[in-house]
Amino acid sequence: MSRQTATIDAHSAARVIARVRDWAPLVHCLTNTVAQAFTANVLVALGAVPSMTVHADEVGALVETADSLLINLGTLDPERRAGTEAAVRAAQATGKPWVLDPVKVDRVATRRAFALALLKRDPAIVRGNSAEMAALFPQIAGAQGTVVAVTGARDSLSDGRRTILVDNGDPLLARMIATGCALSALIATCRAVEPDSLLAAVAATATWGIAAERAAIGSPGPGTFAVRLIDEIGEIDTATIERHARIRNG
Ligand SMILES: Nc1ncnc2c1ncn2[C@@H]1O[C@H](COP(=O)(O)OP(=O)(O)O)[C@@H](O)[C@H]1O
Ligand SMILES: Cc1ncsc1CCOP(=O)(O)O
Ligand SMILES: [Mg+2]
Repeated sequence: MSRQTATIDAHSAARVIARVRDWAPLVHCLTNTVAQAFTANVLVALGAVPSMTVHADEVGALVETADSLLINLGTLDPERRAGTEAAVRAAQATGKPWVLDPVKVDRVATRRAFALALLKRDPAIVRGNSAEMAALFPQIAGAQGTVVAVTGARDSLSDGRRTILVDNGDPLLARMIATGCALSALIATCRAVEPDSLLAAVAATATWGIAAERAAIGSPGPGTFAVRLIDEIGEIDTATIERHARIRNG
């Protein structure tokens, strides 16, 4: 069970991002082939140190020396399945927090079964869009200590006791690929420096949404937006987060 702070607001979210910049956490991302490079660039821009290896022979050592782990089920090939087993085993053995992104489990029955089995291994946070999270609902509802983050035009996050709504973002986020994958990696990054899983997830979600709002200004389309989004993540500071985060109790 994660430690819980009293307040989740723009100020506490901004403090989490400040800590990421100060600590430069090591975040291992076992993610899909589509999202890998974009995800790594977003994490570096914020100040984290990503590693992206998927092979089962190496991933355990990387997780053991990392501060947190992301498991993303997009492009779930045999190598990634084996890598996931090794990575989650290493995270559990060394007490490292890990985050699950159940990409497209609503579309592939075998992937859904794999995700349901992973949910029994105590992820700190699971984040997905509404269709993905609905496909996992029976198990998520009973998962003790796992924060559930459902994203879309509005984002809803809960630890079963507290529910938080985040209203930042821009529709351009839905017009390019891997914005959800990168957000899940940012959540893993924030969880590396913040033991309250709900606060970590809220801080990452609000920061991503604010960066998107700023990147969208003057962007002619999703291509320019994608590049500007990385720039905005690189520049975002605590004052900006405190001023622009729209975080409220649900
Ligand atoms: N219509 C929208 N308006 C604003 N933000 C959005 C919209 N749709 C998605 N987002 C944002 O895009 C990011 C990815 O969310 P989502 O599309 O739910 O995930 P995925 O890419 O995994 O399907 C989140 O930060 C979410 O808040
Ligand atoms: C298109 C696609 N296919 C397998 S993984 C992937 C990327 C999904 O990215 P996101 O869920 O962030 O849109
Ligand atoms: Mg996704």
